[in-house]
Amino acid sequence: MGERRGQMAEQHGADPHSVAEASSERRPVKAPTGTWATVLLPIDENDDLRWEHVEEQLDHLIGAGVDGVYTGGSAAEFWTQSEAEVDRLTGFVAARCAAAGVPFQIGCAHPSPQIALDRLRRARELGPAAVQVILPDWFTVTDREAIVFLRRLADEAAPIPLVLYNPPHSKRVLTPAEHQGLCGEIPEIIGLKVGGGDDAWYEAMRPVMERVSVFVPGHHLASGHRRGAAGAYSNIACLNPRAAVAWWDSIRDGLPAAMSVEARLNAFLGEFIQPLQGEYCNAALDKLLATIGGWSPIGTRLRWPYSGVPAEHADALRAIARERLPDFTCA
Ligand SMILES: N[C@@H](CC=O)C(=O)O
Repeated sequence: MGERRGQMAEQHGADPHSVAEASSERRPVKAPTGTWATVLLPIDENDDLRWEHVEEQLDHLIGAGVDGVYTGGSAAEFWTQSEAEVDRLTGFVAARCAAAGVPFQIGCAHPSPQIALDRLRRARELGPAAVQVILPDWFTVTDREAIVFLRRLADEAAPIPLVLYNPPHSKRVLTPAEHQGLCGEIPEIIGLKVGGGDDAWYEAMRPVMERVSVFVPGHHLASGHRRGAAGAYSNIACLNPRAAVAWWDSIRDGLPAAMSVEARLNAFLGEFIQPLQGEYCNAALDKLLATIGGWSPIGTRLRWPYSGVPAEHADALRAIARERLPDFTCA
């Protein structure tokens, strides 16, 4: 496995320099950009979905002017959703977004490739801008298996393109060369949703970014966009969708203030949110951000067996955020 992993770029002739030169005009016209917002799962004490709060949340996201809305990310606890819930949620999001003219993507992620394929077949019928998929997540897939998997998904989704979601906690985290190889093999991939990295990572990702939209975490959007990232599936939109949109406008307009907003966001996250990472998963922290932002009654609960941050802790952090991030908190 060690030998087969990491060879995708060489195997498939993806020399970084030749791809960079050849691909500059290949980024698809409809490739996503900007600030995209997840639909979070508001749940009650029995772990049942509060549909009225989903509706309210979606109205708020659409009203905030986000560049797009998506379902089925980690923050949406995709692995906990029953197939009936997936269908009701995605049908609802598709109908509302289509009526409002807001692009939407549907997350078909699931650790089981069979369930993911089934979700993708149903998602296709809803006409999303793209479907988001992860690599199978129990046994690590080889390069060949990743291609076999994505080839089938691309064929079944056609003409809907794919976004590959490869966060740092994936079973297999792809290197820039591996992303390049996969995107070369599966041209239906129009976007990547990844954890980002340092200057060397952005440099290595350059040929990939010329070819597809690379989305990085929301709190790195200003510095990421400077180095070629196209947007974010944004945790900052969890905190406050309207403020995240305004921030993206300033990033896109190249305003120097955008970088100081990023510094303020990261100072707050570094001091108060990231230290919680040992105890809570990222989905819990995204729900915490939404509760701090206070723009919709989503709540901090996560579905069994994961822990959400206690509501009192969110209240305490909201008071701090009002001082440190007044532009990202509601009165
Ligand atoms: N990783 C997140 C991004 C939003 O916070 C997701 O679940 O999509």
